[in-house]
Amino acid sequence: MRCKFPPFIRNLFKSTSFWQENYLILRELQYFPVTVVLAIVFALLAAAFEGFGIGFLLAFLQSLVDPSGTPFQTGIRWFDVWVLGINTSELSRLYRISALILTATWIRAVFNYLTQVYTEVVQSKLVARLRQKIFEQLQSVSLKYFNSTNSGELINSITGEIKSLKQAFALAAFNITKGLTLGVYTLILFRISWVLTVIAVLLFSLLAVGLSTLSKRVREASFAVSKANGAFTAIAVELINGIRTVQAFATQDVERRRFYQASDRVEKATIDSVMGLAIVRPVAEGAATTVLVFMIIVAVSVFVANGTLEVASLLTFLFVLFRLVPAIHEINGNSARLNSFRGSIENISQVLRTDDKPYLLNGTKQFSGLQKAIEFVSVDFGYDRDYLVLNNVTLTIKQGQTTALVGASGAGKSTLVDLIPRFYDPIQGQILIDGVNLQKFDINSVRRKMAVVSQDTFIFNTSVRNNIAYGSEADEDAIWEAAKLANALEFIQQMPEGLDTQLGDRGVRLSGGQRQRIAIARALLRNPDILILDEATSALDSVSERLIQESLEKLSVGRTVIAIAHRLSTIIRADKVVVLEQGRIVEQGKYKELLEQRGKLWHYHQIQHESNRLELKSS
Ligand SMILES: Nc1ncnc2c1ncn2[C@@H]1O[C@H](COP(=O)(O)OP(=O)(O)OP(=O)(O)O)[C@@H](O)[C@H]1O
Repeated sequence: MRCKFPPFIRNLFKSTSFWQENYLILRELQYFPVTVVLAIVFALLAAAFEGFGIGFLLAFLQSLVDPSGTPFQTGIRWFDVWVLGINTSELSRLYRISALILTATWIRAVFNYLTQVYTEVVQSKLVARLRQKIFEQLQSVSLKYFNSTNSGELINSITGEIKSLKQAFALAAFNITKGLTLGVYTLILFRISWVLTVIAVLLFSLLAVGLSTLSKRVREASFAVSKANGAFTAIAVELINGIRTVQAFATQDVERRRFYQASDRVEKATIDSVMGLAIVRPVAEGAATTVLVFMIIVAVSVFVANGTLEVASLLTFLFVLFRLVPAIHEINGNSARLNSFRGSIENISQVLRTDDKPYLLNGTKQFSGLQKAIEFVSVDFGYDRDYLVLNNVTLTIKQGQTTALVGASGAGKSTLVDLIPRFYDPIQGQILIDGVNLQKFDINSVRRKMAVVSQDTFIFNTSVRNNIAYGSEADEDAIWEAAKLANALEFIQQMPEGLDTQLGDRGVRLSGGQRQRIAIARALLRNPDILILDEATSALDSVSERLIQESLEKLSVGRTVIAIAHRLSTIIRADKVVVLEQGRIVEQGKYKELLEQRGKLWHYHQIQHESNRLELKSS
C-alpha cells in the first residue's frame, strides 16, 4: 500500500501560491513520501555538516591567531572536554580541530552524495508518475477532447515537455539544497556579526528583487518556446503521417515552407529565451561581487577598526561570505533557468487539468450480453452544440438481427454508430440497452462485447499474431482458426515469417483488403455480441470483395450486426435497412419493402444500378 503525507502537511502546502501553480505536478510527490523525506533529510544533514565544518574553521582560526586565548568551546561539556580537548595543549587542540574539520567535510560529502542520489530518484519517480498520469488522462478523457487537440502537441507534451520538466525539477531540487546551505551560512554570519549580516541580507534581498524583473522576461519567453515546440512537433507528425499524400501531390515545397517556418519559430523563441537568460547571470554576478566588496570595506574599516570584530571572526565571516556569494549566483542562475522551463510546467499542468476537459461519466452496471435490443430514443447529437449531426433519431436495433445504415456521405452513419460504444454521448434523448440507459453501464463491459470491422482498423506496429490477438488472450490454434475463417490464411502463410511477420507502422505492409481481413480475424477472436461493420468505401477487386463478404457472413452468424453499407448489394438480406439523410432517419424497413415504396432507398438503388451498368458497359 502507498502511504501519503499526513493531511496537515498537505493543507500547509496547498495554501502557498507556489503550490497552487504547481499543484498538479507536485501532488504526485505524495506517492513516494519516504524518498522525498529522505532526500530532504539528507540535504538538511549536508547543510548542518557544512555549518559544523565552518564552525570548526572559526575555532581553528582563533587557535591560530590567538593560541594562548580562551580555547574554543561549544558549551556541550563532554564534547568540549573529550573531543575538543579544552584541557589539553594548544597543539593538541589544533590537531583535534583539524580532524573535526576533515570529519565534518567528509560526512558532508557523503550526505551531499546521498542528497543527489535521492533527488535523482525523486525526479525519475515523479517523471514516471507524470507520464502514467498523462496516459490515464488521455484514456479517461472523452474522444471530443481529441477532436479539438492536436496529436503532435500531445506528443510534444509527453516527450519534450516532460523532459524539460525533469530538468526543471533538478534545478528546483538543487536550489532547495543550496538554499538550506545558504540558511546555515546566514546563521553562522549572524552569530559572528548580526549587524553585518543584516546589511548583507538587505543588500542581497534588494539584488534578488531586481533580478526577479529580469527573470519575468525569461519566464514569458519560455511560454513562447513551449508553444513553438508544440506547433513544430504537430507539423512534423503530420508530415510523417501524410508523407504519401505530400509526395503524391508533389507538395514538398509547401510542406518544406511550413516545416522550415515552424522550425524557425522554435529557433527564434529559443534564442529570445536564451538571450533573456544570458543577461541574468552576469548581472547577478556583477551585483553580488559589488555587494561583497562593499561588505569587506565596511567590515574592515568600521567593525575591525573599532574592535567589535576579532580578526579570526572577520576571516571566518569573509570565508563564509566568499562561499555564500557563488551559492547565491548559482541559485539566481538556476532560478532564471527554472523560469525558462515555466512554459513546460504550464504545458504539463494544462494536459493534467481535469476542470476544462470533457469526461465520460462511467456507470457501474455490468453488461453481460444483449438480450432484446439497442434503442435510440429521440437522440440528438452534434460535435458542436450549435450544429446537430444527428437529429431526433429513434431506432430499434434488435438482438440477433442485422441492421443496415444507408445514406449519403456525411449523413451521420458513423456518428450514429459511435454513440453505441459511447465514444460520444447524445446531447438530447437516450440510448437504451435492453431498456436500461447505456450510461448506467460500465462502458468497458459494453465495449468488450463489441467489435468493429472497418478498413480503417488500426494496425499496430507489431506481428500479425499480436494484431489478430489484440485484446484477447487467444492461443496459437485459435489465431490460426480465426485467420482461416477471415480468409486471411493464404496471405499470412505467404508472408516471410507467417504470424510473426511485423506489419510496420499503422500496417503499411498490408493492402486495404488484407487489413480488413486482419480486422475480421481480430473481431472473430473477440467473439462479440454486437458487431459493427463499416464497409470499405474504397474499391476492392472482386476476388477480395468476395472473400471479405464471405468471411463477414461467417462472422455475423448469431450476432447483432449494425452495418454501414455503401454498396447496397451487401445489405439485401438485412433484417432492417435505415436510411439517414442529414442526420435524420428518413426511411426504415425491409430492403424489399422500401424499394417498393419507391422512396430514398429506391433512389440510391437506381443510382447504383445505373453506375454498375455503366461500369459493365465500359469494361
Ligand atoms: N470528429 C468530428 N468532429 C466534428 N465533426 C465531425 C466529426 N466526425 C464527423 N463530423 C461531421 O459529422 C457529420 C457526419 O459525419 P459521419 O462521419 O457520421 O457521416 P457518414 O454518414 O458516416 O459519412 P461517410 O459515409 O462519408 O463515412 C459530417 O458533417 C462530418 O463533417
